[in-house]
Amino acid sequence: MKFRIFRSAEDQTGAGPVDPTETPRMGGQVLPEVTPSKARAGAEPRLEDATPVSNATVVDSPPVGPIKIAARDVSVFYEGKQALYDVSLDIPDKTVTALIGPSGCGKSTFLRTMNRMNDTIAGAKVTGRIAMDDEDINDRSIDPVLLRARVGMVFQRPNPFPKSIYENVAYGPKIHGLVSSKAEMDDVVEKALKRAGLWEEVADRLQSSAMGLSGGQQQRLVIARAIAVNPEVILMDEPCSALDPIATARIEELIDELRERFCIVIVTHSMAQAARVSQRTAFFHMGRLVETGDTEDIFQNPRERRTLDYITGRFG
Ligand SMILES: Nc1ncnc2c1ncn2[C@@H]1O[C@H](COP(=O)(O)OP(=O)(O)OP(=O)(O)O)[C@@H](O)[C@H]1O
Repeated sequence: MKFRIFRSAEDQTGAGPVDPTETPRMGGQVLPEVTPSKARAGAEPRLEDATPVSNATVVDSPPVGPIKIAARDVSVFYEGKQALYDVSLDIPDKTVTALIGPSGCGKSTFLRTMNRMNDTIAGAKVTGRIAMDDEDINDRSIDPVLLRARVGMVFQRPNPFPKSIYENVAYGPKIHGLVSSKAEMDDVVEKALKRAGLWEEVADRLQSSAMGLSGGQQQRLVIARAIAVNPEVILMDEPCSALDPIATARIEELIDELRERFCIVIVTHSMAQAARVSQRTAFFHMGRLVETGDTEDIFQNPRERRTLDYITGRFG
């Protein structure tokens, strides 16, 4: 029996659009139908076939190409309660890595370790090592404000400043002293809006309030704001969950374009979205990284039983 990942119960409630006629894509390519194991293609999936999960640190199926972020034995505690356990994960550059897993498994917590956003949560403690280009981001010499410009973040709900469209994009380059003239700023704003696929829609109203844009436009504006400071990494925490299917499709196209220039890590509840936009996938469960690998492999041939259960909608 064959089944498709985007039929999972996850997608009935998740952020991604569920279209029964939709064909899953990955990086513009059509994904074949999902089978629980290549070896068992055409046979009934048997959960007993999947390997049981050990509690050992997982760094498997290493990515090809340069690693942008290397996490080693990362644990996170909130008020002493452990939320993330010894996560080790290599995140390649110029690639979209999807973090998937059931609610509360630690996806957002792990995402926040990569730009030290957990530092802003009272009572949160991070242990282990996270290196970006071999540099420990938790080292005392690293300024978290500068780090967050290098590692931008896009949240679930679009959060533009209550200022003009122009000012939203110009804000970062201004506070980081990246431009020296008005003409240069105009150029930075235009380029960022173009890269975020928003320029055509707002070119004639740059001085209008960002709050007047639609939800999807606001999310692209927030992406433009992140891009304007020349980040190396863009973290996205369920960026489409507040958007309708058309706006979601637009953001997914944008993510596919942006990966040529940036390292992108996206948290998503939608299996279809993970399959469409990512090349690498990491599956988390109860604070642990269970399995990681190429997206196609994770969805077609998961090695761990819990991964299989999750991507086939047996739990979520
Ligand atoms: N600011 C916080 N203070 C205390 N506990 C937190 C905080 N943020 C997260 N947690 C706890 O850490 C665990 C992991 O939460 P996290 O939000 O990272 O999971 P998630 O997989 O992103 O969930 P969801 O998919 O529902 O967003 C949960 O038990 C959650 O309650």
